[in-house]
Amino acid sequence: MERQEYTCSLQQKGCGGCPLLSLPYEEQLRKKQKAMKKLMGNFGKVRPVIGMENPWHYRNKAISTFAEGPGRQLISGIYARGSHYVIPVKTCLLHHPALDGAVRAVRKAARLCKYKPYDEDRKTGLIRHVLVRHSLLTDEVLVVLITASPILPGAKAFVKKVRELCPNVTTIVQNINARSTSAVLGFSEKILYGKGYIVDELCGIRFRIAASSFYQINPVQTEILYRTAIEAAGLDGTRTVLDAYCGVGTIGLAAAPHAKHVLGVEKNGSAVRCAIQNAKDNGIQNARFLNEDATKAIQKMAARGEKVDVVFMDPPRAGSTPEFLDAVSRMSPEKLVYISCNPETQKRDLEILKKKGWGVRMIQPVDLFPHTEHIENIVVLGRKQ
Ligand SMILES: C[S@@+](CC[C@H](N)C(=O)[O-])C[C@H]1O[C@@H](n2cnc3c(N)ncnc32)[C@H](O)[C@@H]1O
Repeated sequence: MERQEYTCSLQQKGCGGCPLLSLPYEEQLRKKQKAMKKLMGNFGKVRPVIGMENPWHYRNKAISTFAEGPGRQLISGIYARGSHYVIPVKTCLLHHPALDGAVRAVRKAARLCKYKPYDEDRKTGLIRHVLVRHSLLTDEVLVVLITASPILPGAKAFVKKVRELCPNVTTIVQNINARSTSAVLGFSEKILYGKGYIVDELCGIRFRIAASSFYQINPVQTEILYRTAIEAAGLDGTRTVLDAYCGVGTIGLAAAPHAKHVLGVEKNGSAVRCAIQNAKDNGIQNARFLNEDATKAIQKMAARGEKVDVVFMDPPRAGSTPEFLDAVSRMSPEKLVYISCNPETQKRDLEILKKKGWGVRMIQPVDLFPHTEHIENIVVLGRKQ
């Protein structure tokens, strides 16, 4: 049920996280529908956006940045729009409450350990951000403490305190990011406690989620997204599937029970290792994963004359590449299911595909990001007769 509350004190302090918050949710959906029709209408009918039944506290991931507050006390929160000023955040209307509880525990433990916040301008201090991820399946939380240098004094006491204050934190990872960058995570990490990952479930398949692996932030709507995309692919157990830009294998593994064989391609090595493990954990034997750039991998497949029946592609916000789109067209699958979190770049890629003889069969937006301007979109393409 929708809650009759359209204001947030954080927004008044400069948080830019929910630009649509002042609109009732039904109106947000109408606005997104109109924008999608304007953007995609030339390709065909845009189906009604699939909205969320309860569009609050849907996020399974949060990032909180450390700073010095009044009285030089350690605080954490979100950067105000366009600045390095940190607005303290205690609770957020989008976060699952378990995330706010875990961040609160980390903040308290960090204060007790006398950790200094990293200062972006002066390049002093130790702790930069905390990233937390929650599993709806198990209620477990993964904590990732991002530090500017590898030495974390009193790490054992820190872990003990966080666990004491928030027992559903089942694993704690230290990620080291010494670079001058807006990217949150650095390249090296140490597990301070637990297994280094949590387990969640989507479409009946269990997934390991580690610190750096891509995992959709709205699990309720992601199930709807994947089920809609897989159903639209019309898999009947005899088709071979390519899952390009596969992350930890979510779409491919959810499709595997309906396919003859699945090949996932992903350039992030740790996500591929998770995907392989996810297949094993779920007893899925008809899926394999390749750690390679998607464009290079598909170009090689096309050059070898390999064929697949259905291609799922779910590239990052920048979209795919002309070379990928050319190679996928040469492979001539029956169906191409293009999932995107950035319909603008998706549209650019659809124009290319159209010139290569593809026709749009379905356009289905799914609202994965209530109260924001963002939307996820599924486009199903087939070869023109
Ligand atoms: C939008 S995510 C989709 C992941 C997955 N399909 C899901 O739903 O969880 C995009 C994925 O593409 C990967 N990626 C980015 N550029 C890539 C490239 N050039 N080749 C292969 N994978 C890439 C990212 O690491 C990320 O896992």
